[in-house]
Amino acid sequence: MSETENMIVLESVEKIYPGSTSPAVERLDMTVPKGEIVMLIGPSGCGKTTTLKMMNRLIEPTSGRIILDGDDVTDVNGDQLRRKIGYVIQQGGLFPHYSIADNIGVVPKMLGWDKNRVRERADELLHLVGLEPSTYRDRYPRQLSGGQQQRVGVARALAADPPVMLMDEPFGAIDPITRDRLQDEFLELQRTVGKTICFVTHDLQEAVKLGDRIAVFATGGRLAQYDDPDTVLTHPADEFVSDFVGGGAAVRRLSLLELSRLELHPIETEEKAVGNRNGTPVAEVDGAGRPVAWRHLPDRDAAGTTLVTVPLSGTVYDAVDVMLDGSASLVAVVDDEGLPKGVLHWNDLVAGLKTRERGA
Ligand SMILES: Nc1ncnc2c1ncn2[C@@H]1O[C@H](COP(=O)(O)OP(=O)(O)OP(=O)(O)O)[C@@H](O)[C@H]1O
Repeated sequence: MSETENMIVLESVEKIYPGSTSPAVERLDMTVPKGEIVMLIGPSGCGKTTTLKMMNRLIEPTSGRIILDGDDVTDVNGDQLRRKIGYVIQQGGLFPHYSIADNIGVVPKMLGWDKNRVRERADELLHLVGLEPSTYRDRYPRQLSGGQQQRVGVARALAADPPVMLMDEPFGAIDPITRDRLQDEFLELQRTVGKTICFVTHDLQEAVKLGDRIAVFATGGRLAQYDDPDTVLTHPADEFVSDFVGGGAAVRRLSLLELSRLELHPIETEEKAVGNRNGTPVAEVDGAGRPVAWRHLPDRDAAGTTLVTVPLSGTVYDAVDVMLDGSASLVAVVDDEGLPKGVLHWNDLVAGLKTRERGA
């Protein structure tokens, strides 16, 4: 592997389909850093799939250059290129007459791996995506649920351990509950495999949940904005993105913002708080140091205020949920051991949430 930081670079890539006068994708410049998940989103027909398929040259660009891990792959053999790039479509796009193991083994076989190695790899991957190999390896796709087929699709794309995965609405045809679970599993899997992933979706919530970055395409194949999810929601680049993101963006942002990224207000525990009962809330703690009740609140009756807690690993949305549920106007934020790290007030939501740098 070369030492570039970017896995995929598109340079002025354009696609004009035969017989069409206007581009499906218009002079696109886009860089995908290694190990990141980039979500491609936008209204129907704006060129998301065309862009994705140009990355593995299932669709040939009309002009422009495609750089993969530092190498210009615009003109290399497309079949060979695609062996280095995993590809997942709705419900996995499995071959119906191949067993699950044979579906997963397609690319390894093409690469000339021996039978045993292909079989071992299929079992290893089934295990990785949460399907028991002895139960599933000899089944056929129709004998699996949509969610299971989807997992096999991901396993197949990972078979030859490609550095890049392209995913075209992989969870599109799946019910919302299974979809949510598959998204969580997908993020967990990505923590293990660390691939560079481009992922087409119609669902803004999905883009925000999964993406390190979001590419918002506008009608006519124009890249309207390419930013991290928080920036897309809070600072839409233009009117198109603003309309696309739509109402409710401020609320959606709450489910994005991790409490660990906020400047929280200080909290004291009762032993430490002697003589300091002015501006800082003081909590009574149990034997392990975990807050159990309010002892002193600067601006209200501590005894009449329920102490509710939320983990630091949660989001502002979780904190709001806990406050509403407990009819509390503030929440104690606690770490993995339940020890207090700070306080978030209801008023902070209105006054503006102050964030700090990641890891600071
Ligand atoms: N093979 C083709 N020949 C001609 N035009 C095409 C072809 N494939 C796509 N197009 C056109 O190119 C444009 C972009 O299509 P594309 O499938 O990339 O959009 P998309 O954003 O993925 O859409 P959707 O969200 O509906 O899947 C559309 O106007 C489409 O009609």
